[in-house]
Amino acid sequence: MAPVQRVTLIGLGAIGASYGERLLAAPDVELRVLVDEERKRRYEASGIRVNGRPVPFPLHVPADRAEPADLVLFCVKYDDLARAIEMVRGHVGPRTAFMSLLNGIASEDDIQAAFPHHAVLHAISVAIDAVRVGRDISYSTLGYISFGDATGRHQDAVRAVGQIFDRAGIRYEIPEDILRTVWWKFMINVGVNQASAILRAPYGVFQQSADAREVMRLAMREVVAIAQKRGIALTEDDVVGFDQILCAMSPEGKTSMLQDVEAGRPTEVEQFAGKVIQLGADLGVPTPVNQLLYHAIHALAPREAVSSAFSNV
Ligand SMILES: NC(=O)C1=CN([C@@H]2O[C@H](COP(=O)(O)OP(=O)(O)OC[C@H]3O[C@@H](n4cnc5c(N)ncnc54)[C@H](OP(=O)(O)O)[C@@H]3O)[C@@H](O)[C@H]2O)C=CC1
Ligand SMILES: CC(C)(CO)C(=O)C(=O)O
Repeated sequence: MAPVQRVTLIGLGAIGASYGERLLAAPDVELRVLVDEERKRRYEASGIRVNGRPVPFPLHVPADRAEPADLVLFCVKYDDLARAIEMVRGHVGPRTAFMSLLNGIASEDDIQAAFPHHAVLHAISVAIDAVRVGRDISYSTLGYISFGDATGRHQDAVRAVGQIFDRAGIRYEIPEDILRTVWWKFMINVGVNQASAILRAPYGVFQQSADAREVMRLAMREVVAIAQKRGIALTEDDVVGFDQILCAMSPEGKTSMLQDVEAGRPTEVEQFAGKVIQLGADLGVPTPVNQLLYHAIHALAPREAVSSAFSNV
């Protein structure tokens, strides 16, 4: 794959704007942020700030003519992925590679199904503490992106993306077994995102309270049991080892799921507890902790949604 120059990013939220700002400032990178007409109007009216500074993100709508992207970077929430995939088709050429920074274990398969002949790299972002309030995004650490090619056929794309991250000053690692890494992150999200949502707890609470950490770990252990059944080598050491990352997070920082709950937005619970329950049922692994979290988090949905669901019973 030739050097990555044209990057199309879709999803200018906590994650997308934080990494997008770096890509925009990088030498020899042409960043295009793809939005629909409604978002374009809204973003132009409000502006977008990262750590308090206005950032002039170049906004493109699908109707604009665009040269094919070398890399498409998805940064939306899972519920918006199908629409984002359709919107991005006009930016895809024969050599476009894809990367998704979504949490969960499903987005790469969805992208690959939509673009079966393209390189779809697996990726996770680790230890970033980005928070979004409206169009204000702030972070104290960008952490790092762990990415790789699960097929063994796209090492050239891995190298090209590494080079663009070098130019943008985005820290990254390329682990030997990216699928294990993706499952490790899934384990973390199932634990800390969901526990933080029901406890309404920023990272500081988990740093101080062994009880909060235990709520998180009980949920993580169900992922470990499922992963082991699928031949993915997660262990109790991974559960306990997360403490080291947790300790380095800003005490006021919040998981993306807690941010969603506080902002009254839909959560990604179907991608976390929902997925664990489904996989547990398929593989004969009990998942009582995630069943409880699933219902508790759904009960946190905006009140109108809960009462209308109740009136439909
Ligand atoms: N926040 C965090 O610290 C972390 C988040 N993640 C994961 O990253 C993913 C994104 O999370 P996060 O950044 O927090 O989410 P946000 O809600 O902050 O950002 C997602 C953005 O996508 C935009 N969007 C949705 N649909 C479209 C569309 N069709 N076209 C263009 N833009 C669209 C939304 O726009 P609008 O606001 O205008 O509706 C929103 O701003 C999730 O899977 C999350 O789990 C991973 C690691 C850490
Ligand atoms: C790991 C964590 C909790 C922060 O990077 C995350 O992925 C999220 O907030 O969704």
